[in-house]
Amino acid sequence: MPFRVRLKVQTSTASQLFAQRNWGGGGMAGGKMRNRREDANGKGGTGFAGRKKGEKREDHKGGGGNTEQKRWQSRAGSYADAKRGASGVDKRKRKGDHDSWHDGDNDASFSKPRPARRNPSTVTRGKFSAREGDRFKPRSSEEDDFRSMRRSSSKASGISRGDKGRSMICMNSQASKWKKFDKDVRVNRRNDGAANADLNEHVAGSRKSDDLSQITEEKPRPQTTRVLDKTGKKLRVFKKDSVSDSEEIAPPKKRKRMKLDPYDTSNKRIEDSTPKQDVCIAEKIIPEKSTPEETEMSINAKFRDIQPSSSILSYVEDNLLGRRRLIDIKNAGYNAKLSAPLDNVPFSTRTERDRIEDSVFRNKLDFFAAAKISSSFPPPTIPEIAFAGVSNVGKSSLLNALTRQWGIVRTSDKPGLTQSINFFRLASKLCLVDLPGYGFAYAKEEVKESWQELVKEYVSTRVGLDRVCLLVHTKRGMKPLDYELIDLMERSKTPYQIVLTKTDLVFPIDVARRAMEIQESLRKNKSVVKPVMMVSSKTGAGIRNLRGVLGKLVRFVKP
Ligand SMILES: Nc1nc2c(ncn2[C@@H]2O[C@H](COP(=O)(O)OP(=O)(O)OP(=O)(O)O)[C@@H](O)[C@H]2O)c(=O)[nH]1
Ligand SMILES: [Mg+2]
Repeated sequence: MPFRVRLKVQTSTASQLFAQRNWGGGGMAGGKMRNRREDANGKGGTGFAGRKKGEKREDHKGGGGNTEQKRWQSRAGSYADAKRGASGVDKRKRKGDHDSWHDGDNDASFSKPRPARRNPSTVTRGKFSAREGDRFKPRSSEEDDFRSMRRSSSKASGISRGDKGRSMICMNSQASKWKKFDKDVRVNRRNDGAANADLNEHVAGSRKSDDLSQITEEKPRPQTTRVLDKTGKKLRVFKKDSVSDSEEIAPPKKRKRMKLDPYDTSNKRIEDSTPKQDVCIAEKIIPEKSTPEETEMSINAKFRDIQPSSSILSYVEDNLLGRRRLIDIKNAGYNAKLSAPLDNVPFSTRTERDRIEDSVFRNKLDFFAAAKISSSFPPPTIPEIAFAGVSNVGKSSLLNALTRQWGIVRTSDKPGLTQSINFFRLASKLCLVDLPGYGFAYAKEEVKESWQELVKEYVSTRVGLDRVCLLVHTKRGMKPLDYELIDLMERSKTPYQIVLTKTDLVFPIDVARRAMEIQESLRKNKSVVKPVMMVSSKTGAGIRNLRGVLGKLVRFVKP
């Protein structure tokens, strides 16, 4: 890309120079010139109006410039040739070009002979007459343009901040561009000595004002390209070339990178958990802000490090908990067409527990009370099992799944649907209580606070509350508000049991890990009922086991 830009600039600049000065052939292509040269073999030059100047220059050179002009012939003199030959040259020299940005005066990097010089199609050494040299005078003057441009840039402020109003950035980048080209020229000229330098000074001096006008006219396109290129990849260039350049160019904005934690199973971006501070603008990144990321990563890494016990692992496998393929469910003998297929018994295994379970949970679920204040609670006549947890964790859905009566309890994917304590009766044997969720919900703050206070009051003061099923999202784990409620229940000695929900959203191993993690974290708690239950209201996995556990409460009900 840089090569293309440069080549284009050179070509267009040279064309414009030719056109402006009415040199013979006007905007004649270099290839054309070269053909003429080769054909005429010294007779040419008729097409160039600037011949007199060329002769004058020849005088300065004193014949020593022949070789140099031949070089120009193979390089700047022939644009078609340059396009064809220099493509190889520049590709091979690209590294050198980059180096040249750092070491402006070091010709060592250009010590290798350029392929263009070795090009057999160019005129051989020693056969180049002074007259031929005249024909290529425009190239030499163009070279001088480059030189004068470079001097202009090195003198810098006078021009870049001059009356013409050119910005220094553009000027310098343009000048640097020419500098590259000029450097190539100087490689060829290295051995030609002071005579060439004098000549160049002379010609450049005579055309300096023209060059400046050229610069102004040529400004827009190449300069913009160069600046963009440099900001993207070559920022180092500015360090040495000019301080003011780097000052004026805005620092490159880094792209916002999406960082994935390799240990995270939730497919969640690390940035999601942190506020907008993480936008990766270089100077905005400060150590403090990377801390939450690291914490997040370490949490996930810790989670991956959990080794579930073999009993939990086998429980997860036996109950087909976790994300399962439909074919696995079918192969296990379940009818995948039914809702909550894993809640169906694939073959007849009626045990005593099953019978108790049926007698309670297969009854009709009846809604009989709703309370928004504690005084509205119905009198505790039958054992109660309450379902608590953060909003949207699946409390209402679990009630439906347990009773296999879809639609009795309203559910929604929008957190905050249940806003009152709802009481349901199962055949006058058991009362199931659907509690409002806590945490984020689509409701006014004061409303949320009021129902959360109500939940706290219910779990800590309700008489006849046999168990609180504290539902925890398997993917997200326990939240601080969960621990708050646990503390409260510990203090009030309310028995509670953890139920992992939505297990179908994570891999079986992660279901086991989550269960293990929670079991470990609550090891010292006294009111917790073991084990941690795992369910999916969607697939029905673990629902029968939960029925069995909760059904035990019914057994001890006195008639
Ligand atoms: N994949 C999956 N989605 C579930 C499961 N259980 C519930 N959901 C979905 O989760 C969403 C919330 O379910 P709800 O039962 O309304 O949750 P809630 O805890 O009662 O919510 P609030 O009443 O707002 O506190 C619904 O869209 C359900 O379809 C489950 O086991 N697996
Ligand atoms: Mg609900």
